[in-house]
Amino acid sequence: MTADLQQKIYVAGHRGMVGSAIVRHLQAKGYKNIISRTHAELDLTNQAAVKAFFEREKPDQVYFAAAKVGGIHANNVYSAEFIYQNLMMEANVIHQAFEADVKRLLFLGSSCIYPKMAPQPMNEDVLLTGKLEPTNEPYAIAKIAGIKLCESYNRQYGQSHGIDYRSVMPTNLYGPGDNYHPENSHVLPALIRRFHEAKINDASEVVIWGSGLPMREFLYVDDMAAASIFVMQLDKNIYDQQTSPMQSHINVGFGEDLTIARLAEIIAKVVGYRGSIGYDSSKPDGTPRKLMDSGRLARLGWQAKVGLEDGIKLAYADFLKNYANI
Ligand SMILES: NC(=O)C1=CN([C@@H]2O[C@H](COP(=O)(O)OP(=O)(O)OC[C@H]3O[C@@H](n4cnc5c(N)ncnc54)[C@H](OP(=O)(O)O)[C@@H]3O)[C@@H](O)[C@H]2O)C=CC1
Ligand SMILES: C[C@H]1O[C@H](OP(=O)(O)OP(=O)(O)OC[C@H]2O[C@@H](n3cnc4c(=O)[nH]c(N)nc43)[C@H](O)[C@@H]2O)[C@@H](O)[C@@H](O)C1=O
Repeated sequence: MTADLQQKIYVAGHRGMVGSAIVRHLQAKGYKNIISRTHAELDLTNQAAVKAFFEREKPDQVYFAAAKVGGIHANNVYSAEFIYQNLMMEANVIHQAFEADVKRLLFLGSSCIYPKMAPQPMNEDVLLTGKLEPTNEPYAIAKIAGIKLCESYNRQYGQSHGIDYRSVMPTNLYGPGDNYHPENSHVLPALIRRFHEAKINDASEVVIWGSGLPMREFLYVDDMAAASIFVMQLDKNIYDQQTSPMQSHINVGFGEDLTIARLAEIIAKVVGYRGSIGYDSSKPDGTPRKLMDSGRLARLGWQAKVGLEDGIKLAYADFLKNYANI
């Protein structure tokens, strides 16, 4: 697709970690007509409000980075909110985008769509081949519905209306603008905060949830934003060569994973915490491993740039600047 810098682009979730990075990257590329609404201005679970917004604004493209998001604890405890809000946002945004003749939409899913015991690394084909991880099954079901909404609109209306709605599945993300809530955040920001507070308070031990044995893959948010724009702008013929109408999503990973115990050691080093690390086995481990096979994206010509330790240094600098006093 040629880069028409006047295209009207709606970034849903522009104040979130990923949405704000997508806006930064689009602006750096020279896009002039980016539109956004805060959650307070437009509740995406509200069908009438979303309909009115799309009818009025008629964007050319949508980056769909709004969602109810959280770590293992939040997903487990607020399961109704995670399934209801995500399903509603997806149905409203994707359908109303179609009604408003939006030609291009990029939906952000998650690696948790894949079965808990999927063979590693997980390629796109393992979707719907086994049981999901219980701690995030409701969120995963909603994310699978988002992929299937995009595919179904493409299948029924792609040719007649010239629409092309794509999906990317990010691995665990981190970076500037992350959520540092002590319970509801993901592991990487949670540990940045916990190790920082332990350092400040001279604590002798930091306790990590679970066994420390689960493995996770982490991608820096600017890489995710770059990958999102890359996939959105891919020529349709090239995209279609790597995907199929009922299996159209693309994994976005870093390519390597590590144990939570090793992650904790790296964060402790970056933060400068020198005490010991303990484990709370009463907390859930979740999926034992979820390394993405990002070969499809690599074949299309994209790969991550920011290494884990460098990325954690950047995230910690952002934490010190913007959140250290929360
Ligand atoms: N962070 C991660 O590790 C991963 C994220 N993803 C996916 O990437 C995408 C972006 O995630 P991330 O940036 O981390 O999430 P954030 O929580 O940082 O941002 C989500 C954004 O969505 C907005 N939002 C939530 N509910 C509504 C609503 N009802 N109406 C309007 N806006 C709403 C939020 O606004 P407000 O805060 O005001 O509610 C916020 O701006 C999501 O689809 C997520 O599922 C996938 C894999 C991993
Ligand atoms: C992105 C992804 O995020 C979630 O899945 P998750 O990968 O399990 O996410 P997490 O980052 O919360 O945990 C990763 C691992 O780390 C361990 N862990 C240790 N100590 C802390 C800690 O202090 N906080 C948290 N949150 N986890 C901790 C924790 O016990 C687990 O073993 C989903 O809900 C899912 O919906 C999703 O898409």
